Amino acid sequence: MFYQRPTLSKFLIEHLRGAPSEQDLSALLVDVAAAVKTIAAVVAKGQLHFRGEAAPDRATVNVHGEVQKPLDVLTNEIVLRHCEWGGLVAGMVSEELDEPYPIPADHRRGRYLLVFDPLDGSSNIDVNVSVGSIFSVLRHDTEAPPGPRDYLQPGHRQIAAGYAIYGPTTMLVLTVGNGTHGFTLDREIGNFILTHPDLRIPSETSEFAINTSNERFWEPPVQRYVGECKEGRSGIRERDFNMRWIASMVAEVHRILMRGGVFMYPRDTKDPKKPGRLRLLYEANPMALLVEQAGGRGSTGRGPLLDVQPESIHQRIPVVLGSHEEVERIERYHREFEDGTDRPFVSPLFNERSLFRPEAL
Ligand SMILES: O=P(O)(O)OC[C@H]1O[C@](O)(COP(=O)(O)O)[C@@H](O)[C@@H]1O
Repeated sequence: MFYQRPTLSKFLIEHLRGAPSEQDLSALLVDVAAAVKTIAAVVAKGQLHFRGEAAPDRATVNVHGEVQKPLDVLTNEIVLRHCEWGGLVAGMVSEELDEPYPIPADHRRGRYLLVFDPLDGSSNIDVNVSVGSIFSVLRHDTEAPPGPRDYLQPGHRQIAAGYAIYGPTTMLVLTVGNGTHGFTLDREIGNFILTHPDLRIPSETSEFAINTSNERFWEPPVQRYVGECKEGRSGIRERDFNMRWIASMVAEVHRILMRGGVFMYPRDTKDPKKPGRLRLLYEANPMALLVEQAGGRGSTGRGPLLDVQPESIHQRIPVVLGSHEEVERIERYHREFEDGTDRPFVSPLFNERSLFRPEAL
């Protein structure tokens, strides 16, 4: 019976019972879940929410120079308002804000830092494709208000991470360090119900996700991996692969958690100063923790994502996530490329081994 399945609150109480120092974490995650329910309602209304006001008239530009849609701004406000009041967080970093958000002086400060992307994949909103919110929780164990440097903690120091996906159903997928668990929003009773306990990613896969329009800018190890997948059963992988690209990282990672696969947003050699598109603190790290807690692997292509020491709050990073053996293979291809022992892959695009070796940059 559905009522025998735990709600999110019951799950958190049970899973954090042995960690008295983290009792506030349950309360914070319940606040995050309340923000997610509000965002789910707003996203589901779409343009109805704006009573016919044309989105482009109200679009602004965020810290990254990207167009902020009204929903980006609104969902950012929703997370801030739900999480600032409870005395649980010491500060917040959002994709939509240039600087960390300080807790207002009339609110108590807590011991956690919340970093989040309130509406990932928001360019998909106009075409009614799944979008999501991503968040990560770090510790802040001092009384002093946090400065930007306090947020620069490697991903393995996250004490909780998760995402919400606003699709045909709204789901919250969460880890507090003991597995990755999926909850489905039951709109009739207003609760998240544990529907996908202990998700496990198959270690091998025959599905990959990458934006192939950037193929000419990928580094050779990525060209080699994808090239070999595309060769199918007549190539060295001896099996056919399938490709998916939704352009919504949350939806992509959700698919991988459900049935395996690899997601890549690799380094782009057209601009060596821009190491990838996705943000380390509030996109790559939480997703890497969720994937690793489900038995997968999160990598930059060259090593574990969760070991990267962040240098700035909005830092970008190359991302390779998913089935363990496939991610390890991609890391091996990077090593072999760097020590010159890689198998030449002749790209049908260029009909030569590669245009991009680091020394050419
Ligand atoms: O448009 P591209 O290059 O395919 O990029 C898609 C990627 O950008 C993202 O949408 C992130 O971009 P936003 O931060 O603008 O939402 C990811 O969710 C997705 O994987």
